[in-house]
Parts: sequence; structure tokens; C-alpha cells
Amino acid sequence: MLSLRGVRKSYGGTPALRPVDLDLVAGELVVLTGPSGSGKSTLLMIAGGWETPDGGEIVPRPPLPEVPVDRMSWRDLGFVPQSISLFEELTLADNLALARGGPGGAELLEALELGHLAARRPGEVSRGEQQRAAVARALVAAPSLVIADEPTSHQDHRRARLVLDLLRAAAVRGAAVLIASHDAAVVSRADREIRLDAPAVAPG
Ligand SMILES: Nc1ncnc2c1ncn2[C@@H]1O[C@H](COP(=O)(O)OP(=O)(O)OP(=O)(O)O)[C@@H](O)[C@H]1O
Repeated sequence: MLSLRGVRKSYGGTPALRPVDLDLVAGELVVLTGPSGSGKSTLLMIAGGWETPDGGEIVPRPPLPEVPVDRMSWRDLGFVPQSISLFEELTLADNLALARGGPGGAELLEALELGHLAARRPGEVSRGEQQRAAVARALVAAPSLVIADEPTSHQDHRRARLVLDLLRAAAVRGAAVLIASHDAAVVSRADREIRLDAPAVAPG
């Protein structure tokens, strides 16, 4: 689905992500773990096209189109950034409609216990509800690839399970799913774990 080869990133000369190889395949739920600061978010931002690597290659494979990841639509790639990043001026329903390219997604909002909040804007719901709406937005167009950064970090146990059930369902229908998480519940439900070590701090 997507191959990353030797992808790396530094900020101001300080490594944020050591060169990483990663292959994502259809139907598999992969969890990315590692200590705080090891580069999980950096890797996900690069894989999702929200950040540019300093080096390495990102190769999309069918059913993804042969375009750079930052040009993919929500139908190809659903992304849940750590920052959540919903459009503040749109309701939750309209955030989903924008990703889907038309109305829909009511059943996803219901499944995430957000149905009664569909007409509210992100600023009018809790952080956990915003995060679940971001999960719904990532899944609403049934993308081939789903990337989610700590998608249960603001959830209670029960809601975390709802989120995980939907991410697992995406993998069952054939999506490749990559999740960064510290949550043992996420790790226990993954098909594969990829662990990042903290990069050595550059001398001087
Ligand atoms: N925009 C940035 N400018 C400078 N340094 C950054 C920037 N983004 C991340 N870093 C640094 O890069 C390293 C990796 O950060 P990243 O957020 O990818 O780690 P992480 O494994 O996701 O951490 P956490 O588990 O705490 O979310 C950290 O040392 C961080 O301080």
C-alpha cells in the first residue's frame, strides 16, 4: 500500500526521526510505539503528507494513486493528526461532508456517540468529542490508508474501544491502518508493532 524507505527528519540539526523503513499492507493494523520524542508523530506526519522528510522515499502502491501523499484525497488517505485539526467554522457533520465530498457519515457519528452533536462546531464540543469526530472524518470516505496519531488519547475506556473497533473494521474491509499509541489496549489489538527508539541527541 505504502512503502517508506530511509525516511528521516531533523529540526535545526537535531534528529527527530532516524532513518526508518516501513511497509504498510492492505488489511493490517500496525501500531507504532516508542518513548516520548522518538519521532512517532514526525513519522506519521511524513507518511500522511503533512510534513516533508529530509531524505528517503515514500512509495504509494495500488490501490493508492501514484501521486505524492500530500496530494491524496480523503478517499485515499484518512488522517487523524495529534492536533485533531477539524475546521473550526464547520459543524462536525460538515467536516465529514467536506472529507466525503458530500453529505453522509451519520452512522459513523452515531457509532462514536456523536450523533446528537453533529450540528455543533468543534469549539462547542469536548476535546474527546473533537478527537472522535476527527476519527469519523478520517474514515468517512472509506480510504485505502488510515493513519491515526494517538487516536484514543482523549478517550475513556469505553470510547477508546469504539474508536478501536472502527479502526479495526477499516482494516477488515481492506484498509492499511497505522496508529501511533502509548495505549496498551491499542497495542494488544494490533497485528504488528513497530517500535521507534529515541534518536541519539547530536553532540554539541
Ligand atoms: N516542529 C518541530 N520543531 C522542532 N523540533 C520538533 C518539532 N516537531 C518535533 N520536534 C522534536 O522531534 C522529536 C520527535 O518528536 P515527535 O513529536 O515526532 O515524537 P513522538 O514520539 O510523537 O512523541 P510523543 O510520544 O511525546 O507524542 C522530539 O524531540 C521533538 O521535540
